[in-house]
Amino acid sequence: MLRGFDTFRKRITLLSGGLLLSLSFVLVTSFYQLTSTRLSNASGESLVSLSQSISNMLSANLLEREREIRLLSRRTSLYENQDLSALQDAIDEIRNSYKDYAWIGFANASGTVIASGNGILKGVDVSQRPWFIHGRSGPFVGNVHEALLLENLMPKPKDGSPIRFVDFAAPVMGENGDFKGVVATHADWSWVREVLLSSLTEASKRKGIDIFIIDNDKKILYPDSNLFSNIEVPKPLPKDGQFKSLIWQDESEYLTSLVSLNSSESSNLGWQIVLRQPLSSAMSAVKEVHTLLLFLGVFATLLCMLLAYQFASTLSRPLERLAQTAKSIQQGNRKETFQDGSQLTEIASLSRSLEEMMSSLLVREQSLMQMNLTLETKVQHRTAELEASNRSLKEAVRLDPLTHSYNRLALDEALLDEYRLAKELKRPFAVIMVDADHFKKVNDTYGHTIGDIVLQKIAKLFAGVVGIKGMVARFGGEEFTVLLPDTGGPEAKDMAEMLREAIEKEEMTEGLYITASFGVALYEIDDNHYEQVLNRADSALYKAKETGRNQVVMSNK
Ligand SMILES: Nc1nc2c(ncn2[C@@H]2O[C@H](COP(=O)(O)OP(=O)(O)OP(=O)(O)O)[C@@H](O)[C@H]2O)c(=O)[nH]1
Repeated sequence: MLRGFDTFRKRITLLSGGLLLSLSFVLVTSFYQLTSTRLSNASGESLVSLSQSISNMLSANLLEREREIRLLSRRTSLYENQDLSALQDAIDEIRNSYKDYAWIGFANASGTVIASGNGILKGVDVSQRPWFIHGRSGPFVGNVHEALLLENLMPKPKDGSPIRFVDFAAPVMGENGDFKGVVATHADWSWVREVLLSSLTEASKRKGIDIFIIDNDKKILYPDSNLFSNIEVPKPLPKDGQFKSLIWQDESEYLTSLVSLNSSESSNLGWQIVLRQPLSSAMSAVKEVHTLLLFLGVFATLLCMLLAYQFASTLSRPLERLAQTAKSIQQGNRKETFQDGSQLTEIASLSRSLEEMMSSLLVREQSLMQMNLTLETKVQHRTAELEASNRSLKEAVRLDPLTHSYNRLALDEALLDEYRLAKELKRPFAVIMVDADHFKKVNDTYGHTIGDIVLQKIAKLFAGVVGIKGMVARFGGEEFTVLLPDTGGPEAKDMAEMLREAIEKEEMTEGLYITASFGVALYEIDDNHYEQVLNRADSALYKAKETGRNQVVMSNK
C-alpha cells in the first residue's frame, strides 16, 4: 500500500499532508455549509425587507393618488359653475403637477365627460367604463388595464408595450347629497416602473435583483415589456413576508421573496411584490471565501509537508549515519565509531548500545582469532607428529625386528622399483642370495640365542660392506638378499666375494666362525618379473650349496 514510501521522511510527510488536507477539507466544507446557510438566510431576509420597502413605497404612492382624487371630488365648489372653468383649471393644475396622469376628467351623472385635461374625451360617454360604474358608489382604484378609449389619443410607449392605466375615481356629490358625477384619473402604468426603479439601490442592481408585481391570479403585471412577456412565476411561491429558494423557468435557482401590497379598503388590488435574486450571486461572496480558504488550506498543507519532511529528516539522518557506520565496520573499518553526538535521547541511547555491542563483538573476535591461531599451531604440531610416527611406522613395518635389516616387504618394494627402472632406463641390477652354511648346527651347538646373535652380526657385517651401493634384506630364516642397483655381473660377483670373505673372517662369538654360500643373478632384458631374477639367484645359491658351500656361484641364466 505504501510502496515507494519506504522512508521515515516520505511517510511522515505523506501522513501530515494527508491529515492536514483532510482537516482543511472538513473545516472548509463545514465553514462553507454554515456560511452559505447564514448568507442565504441573510440575503433572503434582505430581499424580504427590500420587498417590504417597495411595497410601502408603492402603496404610499397609490394612497396619494387616491387621496388626490378624493380631495378633488370633495371640492364641491369646482362643480357649481355651469362652465366648469374652475374644475378645468384644477384639473390642469393637477395634471401639470403630476406628469404620470395620462388623463384626468369629470363625467356627469349620466356618464358623459364634461371636463378633462387638454379636453381629451370631452363629450364621450364613459358610463360603461368600470371606473365610472364603481366610482359612482365610492372611491375606486381600478386594476391595471390596457387603454381603450385613449388608445389612439396617447403617444405609444417606445418599447412597444401597450398603453396601460390604473384608474382612480371618486363620486362627486352636491351639497344636498345629490350625485353629480364621477371625477377620475388614469395614471400611466409607467409610474410603477419609476417607483420601483427609484426603490432599487445601485447595490441591489449589481446583485441582479429582479422585481415583479403579480395580481391575485399570479399573473405578472410588472414588468410588462416584451422582455418579460413569457415569464411565469414558479409555484408555490413563498408565503407573505417570507422567502425561499426556487427554480424559475430558466432552470436557474433564485432566492425568491414575496410581500403583499398594503392598500386601503377601496384599493384592495391584491398585488404582490415578488423579488428574485440569482442564488449564485447571493452566494458569490461565500464562494470567493471558500476558494480562498481552499487555497489557504492547500498552501498550509504544502507548508506543513515541507516542515514535516524537515522534521523527519532530523530523525532519520542520525539513523542513516548509524547504518553507514555499521556498513563501514562490516567492510573492515574497525576505527569507525557509533558515537553520533545526537541530542535526541533515543538516538544517543541507540548509539551507545551499538558502540557497546561493537566493542564486545570486537573483543570476542580477537579471542576467537587467538583461539584459532592456537588451534592451527596445535594441528600443525600434531600433523607433524603424526607424519613422523607414520614414517617410523612405515620404516618399522619394513625392518626385520631381529637384525634391523630390511625385511621381505621392503625387499619386494625395492625390487619392483628397480625392475621398473631397469625396464624404463635399460639399467642393470644384480641380486645376491646368501644362506649361512650349516646354521642348524650352530643352533644345535650354541643354542638359539647365539644363533640369533650370529644372524645379527651377519646383518651388521653386510650393511657395513654394501654401504650405499645397495640394500641388505633378511630374506627369511638364516637367508639374506643383497640388491645392487645399476650393477653389472663383475661388480656383483666382487661384492659377493667381499661378503663371503667378511663372514669367513669374522669371529661370530668366542671361537665360532661360520661360512655362507652365495648365488648371484643379473637382471635380463627379457625378464618380465623381478622374481625371475630372485629365482635365478636362488638357483645359483643352490648350486653353491651343492658344490661345496662357502663359495660364490654366478647364475648363467
Ligand atoms: N637361532 C636361530 N635359528 C634359526 C632362525 N631361523 C632359522 N634358524 C635355523 O636355521 C636352521 C636351518 O637349517 P637347515 O635348513 O637344515 O640348513 P643348514 O643347517 O644351515 O644346512 P645347509 O643350509 O644345508 O648348509 C634351522 O635349524 C633353523 O631352526 C632364527 O631366527 N634363529
